[in-house]
Amino acid sequence: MYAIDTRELCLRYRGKTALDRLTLALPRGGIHAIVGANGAGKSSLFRILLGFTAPTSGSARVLDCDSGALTPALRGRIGFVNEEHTLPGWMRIAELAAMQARQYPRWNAERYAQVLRNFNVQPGQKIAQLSRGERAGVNLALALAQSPDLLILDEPTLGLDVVAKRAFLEALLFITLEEDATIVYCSHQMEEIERVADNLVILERGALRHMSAPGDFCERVHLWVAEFPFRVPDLASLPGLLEVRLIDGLTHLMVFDQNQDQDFGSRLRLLGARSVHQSPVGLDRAINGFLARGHVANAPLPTAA
Ligand SMILES: Nc1ncnc2c1ncn2[C@@H]1O[C@H](COP(=O)(O)OP(=O)(O)OP(=O)(O)O)[C@@H](O)[C@H]1O
Repeated sequence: MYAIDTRELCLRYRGKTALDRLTLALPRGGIHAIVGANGAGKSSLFRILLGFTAPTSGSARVLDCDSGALTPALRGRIGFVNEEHTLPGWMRIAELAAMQARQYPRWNAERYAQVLRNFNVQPGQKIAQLSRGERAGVNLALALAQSPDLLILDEPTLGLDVVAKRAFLEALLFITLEEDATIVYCSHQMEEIERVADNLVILERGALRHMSAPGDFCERVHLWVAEFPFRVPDLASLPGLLEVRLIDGLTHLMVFDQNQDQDFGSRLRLLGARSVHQSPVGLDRAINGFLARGHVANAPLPTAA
């Protein structure tokens, strides 16, 4: 059984395509990171999965149920945290917990307290008195204590400072959830993705561009540094090219799937490079390079299924 299973999912808003035949199957368990440039369709996907929006066509199943037919019981098994962290300001933290405990049959009070220990908050404090980072922490504690089968975190650390971000991630990483609980984590912060993700999903213009373990993705992206003694030739037609930068007279080329042998280096030499060398790329640079490629007008995306 999949936590999330979409087939040919389309969402169009008055002529604008947010999701374009998205087929995405996320197995149960682990942390799946969804990344994509602004407008890639991440929030649209979550709106459909949570049953807030109906797809234009195609299907979306969540925990083996059509997302348009989620019962209150199933909804209770899905946790959702986004960047807004809206909570009733007049309520005290302890009152909020008591209210949630009545609503969620699998409420885990011990876990709620454990997550809150990462944040400097007192049970008697009113929500309105909390900082943004503390509210994010309370929101995370509420979602985790609900013992969700599926927890969707949509940019949960947006607008938080470094300290609050770290507290949030550590609270998430050090908590033990039920076996098979699935977390979907969406963020533009690549260093967060690097820390949390078991599985990396890249969306581009509403479609799936890549899915693999983050390390496997990284191994397919390489940086070639070439020295062209005369003019830098036209490099646009090189296979798998993601990004070209000129730094201190050297040409840095980030490429996808050109690491197997020295073919790419030979091509660079044929184009006039005096020296070439290759080095690995960190996950954040690799993802950013991959996403930037998709934004070159009309450029074909590298195939990376
Ligand atoms: N209510 C709406 N009406 C019209 N177009 C919309 C609406 N909501 C989203 N869109 C469009 O759908 C596309 C996908 O938007 P979505 O918010 O899902 O992207 P996203 O990946 O979550 O972006 P971000 O990273 O910026 O939050 C965008 O092109 C956006 O302009």
